[in-house]
Amino acid sequence: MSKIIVFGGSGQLGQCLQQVAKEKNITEIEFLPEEQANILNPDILEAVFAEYKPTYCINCAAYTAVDKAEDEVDIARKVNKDGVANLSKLCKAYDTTLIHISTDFVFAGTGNQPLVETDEAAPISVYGLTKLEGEQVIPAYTEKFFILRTSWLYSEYANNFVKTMLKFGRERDELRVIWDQIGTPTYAIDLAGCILSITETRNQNFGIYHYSNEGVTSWYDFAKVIFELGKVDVKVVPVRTAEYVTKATRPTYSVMDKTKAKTQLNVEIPYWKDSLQKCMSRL
Ligand SMILES: NC(=O)C1=CN([C@@H]2O[C@H](COP(=O)(O)OP(=O)(O)OC[C@H]3O[C@@H](n4cnc5c(N)ncnc54)[C@H](OP(=O)(O)O)[C@@H]3O)[C@@H](O)[C@H]2O)C=CC1
Ligand SMILES: Cc1cn([C@H]2C[C@H](O)[C@@H](COP(=O)(O)OP(=O)(O)O[C@H]3O[C@@H](C)C(=O)[C@@H](O)[C@H]3O)O2)c(=O)[nH]c1=O
Repeated sequence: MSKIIVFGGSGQLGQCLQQVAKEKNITEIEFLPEEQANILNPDILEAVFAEYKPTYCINCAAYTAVDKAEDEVDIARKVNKDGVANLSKLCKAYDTTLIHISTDFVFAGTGNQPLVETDEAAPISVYGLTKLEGEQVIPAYTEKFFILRTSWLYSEYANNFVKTMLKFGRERDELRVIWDQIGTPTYAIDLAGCILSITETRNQNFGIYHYSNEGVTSWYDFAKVIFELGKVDVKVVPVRTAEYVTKATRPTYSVMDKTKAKTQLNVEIPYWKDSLQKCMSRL
């Protein structure tokens, strides 16, 4: 049986992986929280790899505070680039396959056609830039890797847009939500299923993949459906990006084409509203 280690094991995706591993009865898997395995500490990482000699290393650890990253470039880069380099070196040394998670925010988002894996990445935020640097450092050290770029992750765990909307929707009379940023939400449970199917099938089609749910929406439409399904009665005002000021700039259009994942990883991808319904029924 494959031995799997998961870094960032207590974050949103880490917790989803715990749930899906349990459902699939995958037991040879270790979830390592930051306190136990900081990816910036090479000595601890070496000890972890020496102990488990893993077949797979799943990296869910990341600096994900998009706005805060604009003021904390050094720490964002350390975690999203240097930490990934540390893991990549050890994956090579222990013949471990690395499954790393990246983001739609590596793209500028100025186009209007679904993005494929070979499209030019040109980040417009510190978070996006440091995540791209993390992607680029992997092949410098190891060949056996999967990089899964995903977008707009949500789940019943940790902090995410769905939970923020439900909280604000219950507390406030009115919310302003951006309607001119277009993308696709992803239920982190679905992504966790995709990741574990790579390990279960021992897929060897290494490389970069796009993985989100199916379909296309805006943050505004996403919010409207969240309130509809959650039966929350709140006024939602559609606003343009220019009217909702944030520290970091986000892509205007970051819909990803998932043809490669569907054909090379053999995964079936649920429609975003179906997955949202599933998540909401569990919240
Ligand atoms: N959330 C989203 O909308 C999206 C996320 N992604 C990517 O998906 C992946 C998973 O994201 P998600 O689970 O949502 O993010 P979370 O922020 O929920 O989880 C990230 C985890 O990484 C941990 N971490 C931070 N620094 C370190 C470190 N130095 N060593 C070890 N662990 C560390 C955090 O711990 P602590 O909380 O204690 O700091 C946290 O538990 C990330 O790579 C992210 O970039 C991609 C697209 C969308
Ligand atoms: C809370 C809120 C957000 N927004 C907008 C701001 C932003 O453009 C969008 C989402 O805001 P959030 O801050 O929740 O999410 P954000 O941190 O921008 O989400 C991103 O996280 C990183 C980690 C990723 O990799 C991306 O794929 C993406 O999911 O919604 C509103 O318009 N109204 C609101 O009340």
